[in-house]
Amino acid sequence: MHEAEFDVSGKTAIVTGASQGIGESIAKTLAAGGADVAICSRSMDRVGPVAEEINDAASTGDALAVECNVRERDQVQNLVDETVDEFGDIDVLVNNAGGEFVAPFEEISANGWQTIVDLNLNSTVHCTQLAGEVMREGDGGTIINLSSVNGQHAAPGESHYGASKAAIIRLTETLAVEWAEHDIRVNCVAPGLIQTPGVAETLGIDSEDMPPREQAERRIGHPEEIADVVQFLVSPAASFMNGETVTVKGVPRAGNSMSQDLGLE
Ligand SMILES: CCCCCCC/C=C/C(=O)SCCNC(=O)CCNC(=O)[C@H](O)C(C)(C)COP(=O)(O)OP(=O)(O)OC[C@H]1O[C@@H](n2cnc3c(N)ncnc32)[C@H](O)[C@@H]1OP(=O)(O)O
Ligand SMILES: NC(=O)C1=CN([C@@H]2O[C@H](COP(=O)(O)OP(=O)(O)OC[C@H]3O[C@@H](n4cnc5c(N)ncnc54)[C@H](OP(=O)(O)O)[C@@H]3O)[C@@H](O)[C@H]2O)C=CC1
Repeated sequence: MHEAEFDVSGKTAIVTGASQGIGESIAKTLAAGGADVAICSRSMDRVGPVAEEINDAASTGDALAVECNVRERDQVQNLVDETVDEFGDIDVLVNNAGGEFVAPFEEISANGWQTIVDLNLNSTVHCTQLAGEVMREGDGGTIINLSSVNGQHAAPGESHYGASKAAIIRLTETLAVEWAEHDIRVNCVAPGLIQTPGVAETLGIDSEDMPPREQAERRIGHPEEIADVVQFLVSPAASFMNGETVTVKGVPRAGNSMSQDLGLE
């Protein structure tokens, strides 16, 4: 008999942008599975309590909170160094920190464009190069990048965000090829609309009564529905997956369903 291998215990994972939303859920899920997690955000006041909650829970891995703006390469180097000092190695990197504002292309200033590309794409480059160095010098590892369905399909008001998230998909594919010789798998998750504080702030969507995960009908997603897929991709169960982008968006519909739902097209 073959038993599926979803175990992540004993691994050390960095999860960026873990003070709330999808990143917080990924960190808690991996820790509940027995992984040690180094979690960051731009504010210790925001990410510290998430680490405390993990450390206070019974039978989880340990958590280390680090203040780090992933747009700043020297701060990312500090995140990597603190993680290695605390846990000895890095097995997993989850490039989750990201964000956007919605604006027509012609209204995005040079600085506005740079801000979103730095936040989504260049931060992923910094974290992947610096944590990847530790993985390549060690026993390899696995990297999960957060793209978006808007990196796969066009959506009005999302030119900067879509371009940065599309680039992450191609970066994932390229690194999977380049770093296979170092036993590093690189995969990507492209979420549909997920209820998080960031979505509430940016898009004004706030579901007080979230439909349950059992509901197959069209609905907004729970952060845990992304975290569970990330745990699968990190685990040995996904050992033959490399360079893939897994779309996680509930029931499919033709066109860019999210922007239709939001009345943007
Ligand atoms: C079709 C829709 C489908 C829905 C898709 C849903 C996909 C979900 C995607 C997500 O990522 S959800 C989670 C998102 N979370 C967030 O986005 C967090 C909220 N946003 C922010 O915190 C900030 O907006 C930011 C993106 C992090 C930028 O903040 P920062 O403080 O670094 O930048 P600023 O100094 O404020 O601005 C820099 C630059 O950008 C211009 N800008 C900012 N907002 C807008 C705007 N709404 N419209 C046009 N331009 C904007 C700002 O003016 C600055 O440029 P300059 O003025 O200096 O030229
Ligand atoms: N929610 C959705 O519908 C979708 C989300 N995604 C992607 O999933 C990821 C998570 O999204 P979501 O949970 O909704 O986002 P949220 O805005 O709710 O959370 C973002 C997290 O990232 C942190 N963060 C933001 N900027 C930085 C930075 N420069 N350095 C370090 N940390 C930072 C924030 O912490 P702090 O403010 O404390 O620094 C926070 O913990 C993003 O990459 C997003 O693009 C993709 C598709 C859909």
